[in-house]
Amino acid sequence: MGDLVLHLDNINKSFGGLSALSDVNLHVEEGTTHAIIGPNGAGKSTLLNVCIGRLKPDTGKVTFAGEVLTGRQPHEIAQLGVARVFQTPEIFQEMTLLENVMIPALSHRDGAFRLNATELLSKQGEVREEAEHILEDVGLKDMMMVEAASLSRGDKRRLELGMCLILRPRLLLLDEPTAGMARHDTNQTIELLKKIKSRGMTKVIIEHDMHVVFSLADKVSVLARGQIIAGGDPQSVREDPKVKEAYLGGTT
Ligand SMILES: Nc1ncnc2c1ncn2[C@@H]1O[C@H](COP(=O)(O)OP(=O)(O)OP(=O)(O)O)[C@@H](O)[C@H]1O
Repeated sequence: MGDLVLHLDNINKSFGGLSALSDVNLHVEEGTTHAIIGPNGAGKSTLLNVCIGRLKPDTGKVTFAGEVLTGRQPHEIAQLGVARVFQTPEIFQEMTLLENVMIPALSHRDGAFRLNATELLSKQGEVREEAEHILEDVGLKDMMMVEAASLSRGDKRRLELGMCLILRPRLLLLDEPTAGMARHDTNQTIELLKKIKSRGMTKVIIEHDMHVVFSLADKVSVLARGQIIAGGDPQSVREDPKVKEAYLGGTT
């Protein structure tokens, strides 16, 4: 077993009177893919937002690689090697795919350019080469000079993944990376995420599609009504009566 690298300790988060996360404890092993599943409204997105600093928990803390993330700004968390892919891709629509992948590497992770013109030019060649490699990995190299706006939804999500990968994150958080994709696109994305896995990055993935979960996850945690009700390897979680009940008697 590898080292535990991401810790969520006693996380509570309420919205008004609604408890979205209740005493959540979660520990993720370095280099693994950890899936978080659960019925609609279970608190999965809230959990992810707490990890990346978009939401502050009422109590508890998130630690990654020995650094406390709780209380830090999202850009500071990004600087610690944490990247995330959202359900709705955040890309630069009017730029080419190549430019989209180059920008995160040329700018600081808070989005501001801090290089002077000479530095920018000298770095550009090297970044372009890397961006081309990444576009090849995500299956978009043939379209690298195309404007991002013209991509299909699935391709936009792959592009956003490329924009994350160029930052070489140590932890990648994915919010339903295959939502809205056709089966063929889903399978391509699974293959891509498997490839990334072989590079040793730790991944936390929120996913509804069980085909994706069972293809990718080393460990699964199940959230229901803000609480972790089960966890373990995918097979044991699938057979857990509590999990079946949460889905069948879920809030949907
Ligand atoms: N900003 C907010 N303000 C008020 N309530 C919120 C807010 N964000 C989430 N909630 C509520 O918290 C609960 C958990 O929501 P969350 O989006 O984390 O669940 P989820 O498991 O990601 O659901 P889904 O699978 O539908 O995306 C829900 O009842 C939701 O309505």
